[in-house]
Amino acid sequence: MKISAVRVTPIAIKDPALLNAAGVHEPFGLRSIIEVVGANGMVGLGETYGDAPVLGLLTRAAPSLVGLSAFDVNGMLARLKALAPQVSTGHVEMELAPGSLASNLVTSAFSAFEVAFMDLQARTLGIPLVELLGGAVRDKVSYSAYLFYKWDASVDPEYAPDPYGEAVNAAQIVQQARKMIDQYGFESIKLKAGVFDPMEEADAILALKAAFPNQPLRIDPNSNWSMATSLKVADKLRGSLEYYEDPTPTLEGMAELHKATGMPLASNMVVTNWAELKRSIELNSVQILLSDHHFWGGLRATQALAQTCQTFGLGLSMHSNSHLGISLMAMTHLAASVQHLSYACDTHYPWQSDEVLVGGKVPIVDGCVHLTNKPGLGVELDQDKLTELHEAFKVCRIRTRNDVAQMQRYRPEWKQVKPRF
Ligand SMILES: O=C([O-])C(=O)C[C@H](O)[C@@H](O)C(=O)[O-]
Ligand SMILES: [Mg+2]
Repeated sequence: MKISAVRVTPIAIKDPALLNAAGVHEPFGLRSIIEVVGANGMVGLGETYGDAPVLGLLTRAAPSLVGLSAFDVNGMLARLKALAPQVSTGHVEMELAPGSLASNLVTSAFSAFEVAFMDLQARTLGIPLVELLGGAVRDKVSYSAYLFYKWDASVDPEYAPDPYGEAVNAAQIVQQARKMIDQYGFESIKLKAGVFDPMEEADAILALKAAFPNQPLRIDPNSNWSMATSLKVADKLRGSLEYYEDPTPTLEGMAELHKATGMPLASNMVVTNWAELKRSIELNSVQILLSDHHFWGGLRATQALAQTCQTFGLGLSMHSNSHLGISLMAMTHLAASVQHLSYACDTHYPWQSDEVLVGGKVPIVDGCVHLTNKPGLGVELDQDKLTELHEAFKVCRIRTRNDVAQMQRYRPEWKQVKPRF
């Protein structure tokens, strides 16, 4: 079944003033929406980063994929590899997390097209995408409440008002958790840290523990803490965390911290590719890998990653960046197919008020996204919404995510320092 057209549409989605180690989220996040049209008239969907380097390759690649079989993902990879040198050396300085860079443009582009190809394959066969991944081992996937320190939208008219308001202290973080859990039923909680004094952030975890004694907790300062600070926080939070995510930079630093504390360390920053995974296993740096199909090479590569984690006795969970429902459903089909998934996955989805899907946002019930029997990813693109969000992209000043520059608008002296505390 041949591909007759491939469309890549960049969109800008509203994002609140969420704080992190680098600075603050810009008022818009960028995503690329991919439509792969089959000769049978069916359309496979994909979603990934909309930052200039990825968008550049996706846009150049799109016409070259026409005529391929929708089942020929190896052919698709070959065509991407052939194109990459025209765009750059194939490498890209694109921030995945504050201070963590995606290093392979082709892998990111492949990941996005693979989802759309597989969505089209599954729609053509009339089966849910998860069946192409070996079938579902669970019918729903758990996500965690992803809490952020944040400013209220009133900080700058560029931000759209959001229902959560300000969160700059422990009491407001607990309030944010309560609101998010009341609405979505999340059963575990992650706090994005690396923003304020680390001891205050540790106190916020203790406040969450008191308020939600049955919910497992995680803290993630995006490698913004020195070894000494990471050790101090570990002492304070011993027994309160299900895992300690990216406290300190480098594979060597994480290995030293694990050796000193025995605490399970998770990462989406020091292990972002296979070479880093190999080194992490040698050093015992990371005990829980936070996978992400957007930069690990797609759905099947992430299944292979899960198998590798199982083989080497590593836990597995899932990382996210700001995203919409196509990505959420790709994450859900993937996670549903992986036996070795030990934790609730991360998602930024509650922070996003925009959506490109018919019927609006994908429901999260009791902290879970449910699979359905619908073919493919089980969601349809709303063309009017796509046009609207593409118009927002056209007038948006942002072309590549830069949380540091956004913070400098409010604090001109701000610099990215690693680690800051
Ligand atoms: O777990 C993580 O490191 C992330 O979710 C990375 C993101 O970039 C997050 O820090 C953010 O959106 O500010
Ligand atoms: Mg992280």
